[in-house]
Parts: sequence; C-alpha cells; structure tokens
Amino acid sequence: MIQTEVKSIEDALNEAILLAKNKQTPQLLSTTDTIDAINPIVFFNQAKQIKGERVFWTSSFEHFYLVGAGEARALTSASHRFEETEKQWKEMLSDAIIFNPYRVAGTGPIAVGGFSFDPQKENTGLWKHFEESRFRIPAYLLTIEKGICYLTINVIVCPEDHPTQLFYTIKKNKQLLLGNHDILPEGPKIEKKKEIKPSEWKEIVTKATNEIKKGHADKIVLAREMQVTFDRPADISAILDKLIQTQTNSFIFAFENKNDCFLGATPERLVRVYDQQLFSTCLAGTAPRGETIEEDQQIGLELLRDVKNREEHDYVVQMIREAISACCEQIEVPKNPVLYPLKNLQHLYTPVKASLKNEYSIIDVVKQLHPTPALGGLPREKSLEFIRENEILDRGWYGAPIGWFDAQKNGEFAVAIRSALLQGGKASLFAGCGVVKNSEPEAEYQETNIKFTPMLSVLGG
Ligand SMILES: C=C(O[C@@H]1C=C(C(=O)O)C=C[C@H]1O)C(=O)O
Ligand SMILES: [Mg+2]
Repeated sequence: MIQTEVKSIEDALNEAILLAKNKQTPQLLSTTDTIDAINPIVFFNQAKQIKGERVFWTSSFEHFYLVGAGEARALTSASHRFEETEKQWKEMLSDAIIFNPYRVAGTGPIAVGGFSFDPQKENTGLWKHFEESRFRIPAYLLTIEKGICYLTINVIVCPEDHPTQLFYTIKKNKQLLLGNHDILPEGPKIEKKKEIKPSEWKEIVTKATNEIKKGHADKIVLAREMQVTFDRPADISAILDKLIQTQTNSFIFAFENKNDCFLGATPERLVRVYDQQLFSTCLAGTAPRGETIEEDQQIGLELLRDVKNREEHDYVVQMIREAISACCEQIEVPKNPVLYPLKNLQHLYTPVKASLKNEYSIIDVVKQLHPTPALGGLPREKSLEFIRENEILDRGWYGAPIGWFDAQKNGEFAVAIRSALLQGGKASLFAGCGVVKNSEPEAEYQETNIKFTPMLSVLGG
C-alpha cells in the first residue's frame, strides 16, 4: 500500500493509471478530503441519482456517520467467507494508492457490508440479492466524525483508462452528491400487515423448551417474520431519517442491493475495534418500558432480578468472554448487568472491554463471535441445528454481523436485529427472542411483538 500526501485528483488519477499500466492490473485509488457540512440523509438521498448501491451506517449516539454511494468494488464469497473477505481486502490494499492525510477512523478505503446468519440454512429466494457475505468499497463515501465531513473517492483504475474521462465522471458525480438539495420524500404508509404463522411459531417455542428440559441445549433463539405492504414504494431516506429521530442508543444501518434494501436500528454492538482496543456487548433479556417514570423503574428493577431473563443474559456473557479469550488480553467484564433503555423496550446489558492482540483483526473476532447466544443459542451447534430444522423463516442477513472496517484496522460490527428487508412496495420484518427452559410461548410471542414496533412505526404502521 502506498500512502502519500494529498494531491489534486487529476495528478492522482495519472499516477494510478501509470501504476496500473506498469503492473498490467487494475489498482485502487483512494483520495480523501474535507468538505463543507452536509446532512448525511440528504447525501444518501442525492446518491439515488448515481447508480444506487447505497450504504448507510451511524452510531448516532456518537454522531458518527458513514454514507456510501456506488460500488467501486465488492468483496464477496460463498465459502470461507470470513477468511475470503480478509484475503480479498488485503490483496486489494497491497497495491492501492491512498491519499488520506487525516487518519480518522472510517475515512479512506473502507469496506461496508455483512454476512448471512447461517449459510447452511436452505434459501427461499427472499434474500436473492444478498450473498452469504458482501462488502462494498463505496465509490463515494461521506464520513462524519466529530462534526467534520470527509469525502473519500474510491476508484478502480485500469491500464486502459483515460484520466480526463475518469476526472469528468468524478466531477459530475461529486456535483450531484453535494449539489442542489431536494426536500426529502415522504415516508410510506402500511396498508396491510401479516404475521407469518404465529400459532405454529408458539408451538416451536414449546418444542424448544422441551429440548432444553431434556438437557439437549441451554438456550435457543427463535425468530419470526411479519410481512407488510405499503401504499407506495417505500423511500429509504425518509425511513432512515425517522429511525435517527426515534431510535436512540442504536446503530442505524441500510444496505442497498439491486432494488432491495436491508435496514434497521439495532442496539446490539457485536464488536468495535479502534487502535486494537476492543468493545463488545452482551445484550439479552427484555422488558417493556413503563408509562410513567415510577412504573419504568419498577419494570427495570424486576428485569434485573428476573431469574429467567438473567439466565438468557448470562449465557451470552459466558460465551463472549470465552470466544474472545484466544485473541484478546486484559479482558474486563462487569459481574452484573445494567439496564439498556430503548424507546419501546429495555434490555439487560453487560459491556465487555479488552485489548486485541496485534496479530488479530476485527474479522477474526467477528468469526469467533457469530452467532452469540443472543441470536443463536447455547451450545452453538445444537441450537443452530434446531433453528435450521424448525424455524419457519429465511433469516438471510437478519441476526448476523453488519458493519465496516477501514485500512487502519479500525471497524465496528453490530448484530442486524430490529430490522426489515424492503422490496419496493413491501417489506419483511424480523424479530426473535431467547428461549430458555422456563420460557412461556405466549410471553415470548408478546416480546417479539414489542421488538417489531421500532421498525413498524417508522414504516408507517
Ligand atoms: C433476537 C432479537 O433480540 C435478541 C433477544 C433478546 C431477548 O430475547 O431478550 C434481547 C436482545 C437481543 O439479543 C431481536 O430483536 O430480533
Ligand atoms: Mg428474551
């Protein structure tokens, strides 16, 4: 990788084309600069005008945003997806020409994307535009960090490319993205809602508790689907805008592929690595919010003391601690969980801190962690087998790692829950819950109902 001081885009293009000619192979050119303040949703909306393929990511509680337009390159793989992703990424970077004087996390070449929950589960076709893993190096990337806006342009330059032609395409697209700001389109309204086989789902919960009582597993997470249709094709910018306004303490994401878009507002961090400092989250155990402050505190106290919810939670803590022990040092895990309040519900939460050993990357950690017992169960293989055989749902990217990483070994992944797959005028919503030995099917059903509400409300339901 060549790291150089900033140059004009014309000079950078000339240099990259020369290198591509010498090596007789395409090269990644990446240049980063600061730009005037721009609203990330407006940028996302403008990006519609240059060939789709948008991505959106924010940990809005930290005012950190990544918005991608277009795809300079994709990293995809059907098997060994964690290793393949890393391999393709390193190969691409080894010859890349990078002009980025800022060294701010999430600027320069980055890969944004995700994985499917379980490549061994039979596909239904619902997720036909989403591979088992797909990471995108955005052609145009807006990064907002500490109030400063950065624009990174990533382009794959081929030996036969002409610098002037590339220059004018970039210039035109930059104008489109940063130029005249339209008013945001309106959000959709839900016309029809359909829960997929709710009574069968409760029977599967009973079957899972029976398996657990027989000692075949400790915890199995079961999810279900709700399908909705809209009065018009849903506009993603409008939905993201509403998620940002309503869902605090969450990661808000969108990944657009062809005409489909997977999006959501998840409270669950899988892992964050900045400068080899690692943070992970154990999030499991759920209760509603109260109507008054007193009622809310009372529900929270009961959740903290509730044996069934503590059991759901403790399996996650136990597993995450073990999963990171090989690649981390100085692991810190508090003894007891605290409450994690969201708009519509509250969870038990245990933060995990550690130092990632130098020879490991964030992808190594994602591979170790996925799926945690917050989305799979315990033991991992037993619970996955049960889900594979019994759950009436094609999870696709739901419940799986979604996030980004950069060329400076920073990155963050969340668990893609509280999410929906938008397909023009319709959407599939997903919600699951942790089943343990004394789970009640009706109570678990109600718990999944509250987990649908964040998405339902922003979709106009
Ligand atoms: C599976 C989901 O959420 C998970 C299950 C939880 C639970 O059962 O208490 C809580 C948080 C998440 O770990 C979901 O929202 O779809
Ligand atoms: Mg639960």
